Amino acid sequence: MQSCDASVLLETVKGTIESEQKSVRSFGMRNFKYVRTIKEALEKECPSTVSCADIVSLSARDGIVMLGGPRVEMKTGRRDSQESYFSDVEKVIPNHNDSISSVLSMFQSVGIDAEGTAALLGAHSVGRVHCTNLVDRLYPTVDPTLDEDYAAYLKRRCPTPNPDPKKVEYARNDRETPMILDNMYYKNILNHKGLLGIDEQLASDPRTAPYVQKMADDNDYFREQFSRAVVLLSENSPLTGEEGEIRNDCRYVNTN
Ligand code: HEM
Ligand SMILES: [Ca+2]
Repeated sequence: MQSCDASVLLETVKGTIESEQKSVRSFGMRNFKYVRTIKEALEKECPSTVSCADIVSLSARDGIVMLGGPRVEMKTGRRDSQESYFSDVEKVIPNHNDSISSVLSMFQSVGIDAEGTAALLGAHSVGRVHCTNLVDRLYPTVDPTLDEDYAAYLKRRCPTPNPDPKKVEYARNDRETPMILDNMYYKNILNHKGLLGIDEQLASDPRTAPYVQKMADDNDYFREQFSRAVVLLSENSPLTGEEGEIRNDCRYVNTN
């Protein structure tokens, strides 16, 4: 299966590339302009050497540190795809209302076990979810697994059942420490204050609940497991050696 190869950065080119960014699963991804800034600086310093896939991976590494998460040691040397995999995105990227079973098997297929999957979802300790991804837990009736006060808060954030996906209407993943990548997520979901169905299921499913409890109790254990799983994710079947290419511009495959 294709993986960390920067295919998501490719823009639509009539007849050859249908951008993965146009998939509904890419909803919420933004600020690709920073990849461009980084790539331009690298090309000036050291042309045709650092792949867009390595830029994405190392940006994730540095983003984790900037949010107070662990420092994850990552390899480099990934190369860039020469195609987009638009139709695979919906097959392999979990949807907001997928079941825990399907999410566990998707991660299993790239070598990440239940413990690693539980740790990766701790990323929902930062950031936000747009109302369009939340309303099916609030309307027409409130998901009974949601904490009552929390549901009332979410309804205030998302007052209508049919929000305009383009509107900036959202709720924070973690109201306690919204900008810190910590184990607060696990404390929240144990209190039934997870935003997505998958967050609630992670806390209640017997295959993942023991890890959730342990991560809620022990931030160091969470950080160790999160690091381990991010490495697995970042090393999942990359293009190496002569495979793929080093793109000149992350938005387009090379023309020569
Ligand atoms: C396992 C299944 C997962 C599902 C179904 C899922 C789903 C979602 C959804 C629907 C959003 C909200 C997007 C929006 O409305 O703007 C979101 C946000 C987010 N997810 Fe996940 N996610 C999953 C796993 C992960 C993993 C493994 C990571 C990272 C290791 C991650 C990191 C994030 C972050 C950081 C945000 C906040 C983004 C922002 O603030 O714009 N998620 N996720
Ligand atoms: Ca947090």
